Amino acid sequence: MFWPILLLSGLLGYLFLIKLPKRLSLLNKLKAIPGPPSLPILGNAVDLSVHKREVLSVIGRFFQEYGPRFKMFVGMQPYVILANAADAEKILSSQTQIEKSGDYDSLQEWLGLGLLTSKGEKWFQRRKQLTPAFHFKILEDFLRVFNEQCNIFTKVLERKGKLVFDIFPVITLCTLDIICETAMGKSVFAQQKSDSEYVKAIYRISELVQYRQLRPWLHNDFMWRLSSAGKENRKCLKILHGFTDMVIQEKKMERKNGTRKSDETNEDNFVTKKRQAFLDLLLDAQQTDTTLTDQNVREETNTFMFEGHDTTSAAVSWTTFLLSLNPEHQAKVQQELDEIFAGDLEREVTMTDLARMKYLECCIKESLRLFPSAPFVGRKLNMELKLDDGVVLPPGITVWVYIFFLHRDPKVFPDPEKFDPNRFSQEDAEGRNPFSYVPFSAGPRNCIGQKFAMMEEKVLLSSIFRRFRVKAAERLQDVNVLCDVITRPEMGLHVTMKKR
Ligand code: HEM
Repeated sequence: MFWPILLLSGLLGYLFLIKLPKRLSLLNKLKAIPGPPSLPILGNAVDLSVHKREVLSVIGRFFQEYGPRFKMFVGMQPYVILANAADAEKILSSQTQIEKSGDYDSLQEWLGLGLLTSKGEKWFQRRKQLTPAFHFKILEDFLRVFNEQCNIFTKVLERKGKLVFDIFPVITLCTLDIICETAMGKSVFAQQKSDSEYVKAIYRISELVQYRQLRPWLHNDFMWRLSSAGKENRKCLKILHGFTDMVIQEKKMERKNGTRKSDETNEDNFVTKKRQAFLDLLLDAQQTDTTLTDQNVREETNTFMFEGHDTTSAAVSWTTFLLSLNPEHQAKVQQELDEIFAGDLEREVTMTDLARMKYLECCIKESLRLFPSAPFVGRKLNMELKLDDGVVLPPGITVWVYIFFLHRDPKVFPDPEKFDPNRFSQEDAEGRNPFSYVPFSAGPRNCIGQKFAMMEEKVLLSSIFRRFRVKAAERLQDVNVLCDVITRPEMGLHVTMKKR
């Protein structure tokens, strides 16, 4: 009995003598910012302990009641949530406020401190090192992978016949195949055998990350380790890290033995340049930079695996669904594609074709406005931040730029719920504050993969709409949207496809 009492008194002492005064002091500093009333220790946990499909409407209600900047507490941690361009610019363009918030901690077991989660000098050096990996020439090389995987993808779609099906998982398997090839140079054949151990582990770990994020009592490492979800997470990590390590070792061995092929021969016996995966570029960098350890290479490879497939799959799925609900815009996309490909269904997509897909690009942008793959980005303030109207945000608080709501500001996007790709025509977009539309975030920590993503989306979407007329099998108002790690539909997005 002695130990539990001691532990409980220690915990209460910590809460009342250290945490509570700190919370009161921050509350005082945040008094200029409105927000829902909160309880002393639980904060707004009661408001937020709703089913995950309700979280978005709770946050939306707070924005309606308190305006585009409000405060709330998650337990003892103060949050300021923003959905206006001026505040978004202040935080995102800052060269100093670049530390990610605690919300990203649950990704660290998988991604370590890679580009997405790291901070300070480590992040700065790595960003400099990885930026050339997204050079135009390298992306051009990846076009072959996009086309190859799309060929398999369209066969999968053809096999659906007249069936109503959920497009989300089908698209995810394709983007998973693409990212495995481009990040690691390894085929996992996810589209052909979605029951592979690696594919299943990737799916499951994304769910477990969200599961932990929504349960504050599992944020503590000790509690997480004890939980059954934590144990399952460890099993997934073993598979995922084991796979990446194996690929790294294989590649290193090829280099050591001089068996690394720099060229490959295609079916017509032409020698073509072997494409480099991101991993090859990292291993190249390792030869000159001795601080880049195998552990670092693994972190970055896993970061690309995570950031580079779920985000694009959500974007392609939402765009397909929104076009299936809006036949007039779908017809315009198809007209554009017919002009580019002159009705040829087999020809592969080239860089020139991509540049000509202007209307499709407007549709992708409008879909990312309504359903940005990353619903919010979070920062932990490491120093004071003064906003344009003189309000000062103190260090130690968490700030979320809630992209989902920022993109629905009726002053910037009139009739915000309407799908209207013309908002992104050159004339309509001119003069708009660039921070009112940030699906790839903005400033120093923006998405390093945005050009890659746009190319991939265009290749996938053009391969769908060149060949099929897509019809929605459900209404948008019946789709529950979940804003957790990515913006996803709770029960999928159902459509039918008919050959054109
Ligand atoms: C539609 C597709 C995508 C969207 C909407 C998207 C969006 C974003 C956003 C909003 C961020 C900032 C995250 C934050 O601050 O919390 C980000 C960061 C990042 N993204 Fe993307 N992303 C996409 C595709 C990709 C792809 C294809 C890759 C890699 C191949 C990638 C790699 C990264 C990395 C490494 C970061 C961290 C950058 C840093 O902190 O320096 N993303 N992305």
